[in-house]
Amino acid sequence: MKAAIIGGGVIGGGWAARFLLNGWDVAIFDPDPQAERKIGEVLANARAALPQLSDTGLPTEGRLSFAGSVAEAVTGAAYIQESVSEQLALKHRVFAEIQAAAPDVPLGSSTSGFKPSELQQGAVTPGVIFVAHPFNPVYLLPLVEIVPSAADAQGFTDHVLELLRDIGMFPLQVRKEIDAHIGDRLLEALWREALWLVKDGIATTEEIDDVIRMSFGLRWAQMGLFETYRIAGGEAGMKHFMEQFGPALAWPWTKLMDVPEFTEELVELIADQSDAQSGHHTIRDLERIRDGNLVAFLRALKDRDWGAGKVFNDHDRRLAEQAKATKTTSAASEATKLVVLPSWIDYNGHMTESRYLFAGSQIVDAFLARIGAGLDYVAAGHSYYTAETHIRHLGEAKLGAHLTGTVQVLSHDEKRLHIWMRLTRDDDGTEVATIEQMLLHVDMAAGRTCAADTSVLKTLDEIANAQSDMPRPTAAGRHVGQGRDAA
Ligand SMILES: NC(=O)C1=CN([C@@H]2O[C@H](COP(=O)(O)OP(=O)(O)OC[C@H]3O[C@@H](n4cnc5c(N)ncnc54)[C@H](O)[C@@H]3O)[C@@H](O)[C@H]2O)C=CC1
Ligand SMILES: C[N+](C)(C)CC(=O)CC(=O)[O-]
Repeated sequence: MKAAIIGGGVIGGGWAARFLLNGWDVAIFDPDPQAERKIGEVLANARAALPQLSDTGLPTEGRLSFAGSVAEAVTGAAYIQESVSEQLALKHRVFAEIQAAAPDVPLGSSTSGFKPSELQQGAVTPGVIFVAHPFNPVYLLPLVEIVPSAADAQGFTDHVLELLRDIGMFPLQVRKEIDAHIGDRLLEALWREALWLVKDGIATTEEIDDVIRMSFGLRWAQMGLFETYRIAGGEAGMKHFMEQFGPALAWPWTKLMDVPEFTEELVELIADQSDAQSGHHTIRDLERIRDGNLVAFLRALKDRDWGAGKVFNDHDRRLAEQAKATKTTSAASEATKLVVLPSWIDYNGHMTESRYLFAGSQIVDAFLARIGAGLDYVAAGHSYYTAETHIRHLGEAKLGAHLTGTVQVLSHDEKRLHIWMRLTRDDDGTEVATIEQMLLHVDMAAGRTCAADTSVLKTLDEIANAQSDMPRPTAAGRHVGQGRDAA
């Protein structure tokens, strides 16, 4: 499926990464000559972070293309996400261009503040335009606020919600349109107070950040506001909490709706303090630090199947179901598909050696099922046991890599099965390992070898015949320590 991303800045780049890493093809249009470089850098960060949160393996990455026009980007797209700068007139112009080429395709806007009824003004097909407001980094944070206008059909909204869940997001349908939706209303209140605190010389930017990250920021990340305050009410609960702290809202703690004037002096003050606090890092470095911390938090929440962690587990479950649904086709073919998961990675940053053997078992199990010696056969009392294995480690496989395992039958008789497995990387076809194995057919109750069923042997004969013109691997039978030229 194809998604079109119109506007490839901070947010458009994040959307592109989320769709691509979830298997969608993505076409981007952005007139900025630097867009391709910037998106490449965001994508590199996303590729390093998102696969660390998948315990089933993400789908094969989609294809990325840069279009020369809006029309080219949106043609053939099943979903369009607009992420141009936050100016209503610009968004209207862009919607007109999009809908001249793709009038009926769902068109989400990343707008932080505009209402859908404002976005839809003058549109050719207003009903397909809605707010899909994400949070930065879009490829890691699950929330996307979906704000349809009152006129939108719920069936259409349901389709959009489902589509966004499929790329691992947590789409929250906002009940009524409102300026700045829900998340930014809350963030603006905090941002306003923080600006006052800096302007009035009460705190520096760093001190404010310390207050948040050493206290309530940690609470919010896992329980939000109301659940946290319920606990703060003690055994007496939420009512008691409100009675105790409600009156404080009327005390002069906050500047309420007053916004400090953005004078040059205030902007300089904040920019200087921010430079002193974080100027020794590049933006990409800061993004990597942020992503690493987010991945660590999210993994902890995943282990507890809680909050945002549960969204990642739900996504794993969805992907596992989809993989099961497509397995029927792969069982019939000779290839076994594998994805390198976070738990497979060692201190060298690549697939650890024990996982090569594990990959071999997966490939063999699929092969045995294919020749009729799968779990039903085992349940009836017979099985193939591994007698000897020789693994050659030929290439690296990194986190998230998609691998294909194939089997070549070297020889077989009634009791013995000698096979040669190849493990290759899907991205460039590199052979990462060969696994040579001798298996013996056993009567499990008797604990000794015996002849395999005739139907199994017949299928093995057919496969061996079909493979008869495959050259025997020169490294078959190679022993450890043998010189390279012997392979
Ligand atoms: N930066 C943030 O934290 C968040 C921003 N948003 C929203 O996302 C949208 C984009 O914001 P950012 O990515 O931060 O801005 P940005 O300035 O990083 O990116 C905007 C991009 O739009 C491109 N653009 C301008 N005119 C265009 C046109 N006619 N066609 C295609 N591309 C065009 C620009 O070249 C630029 O690359 C805004 O609506 C903003 O409110 C939403 C959530 C968070
Ligand atoms: C600053 N902002 C209003 C653009 C922020 C957002 O819209 C959401 C976010 O990622 O914080």
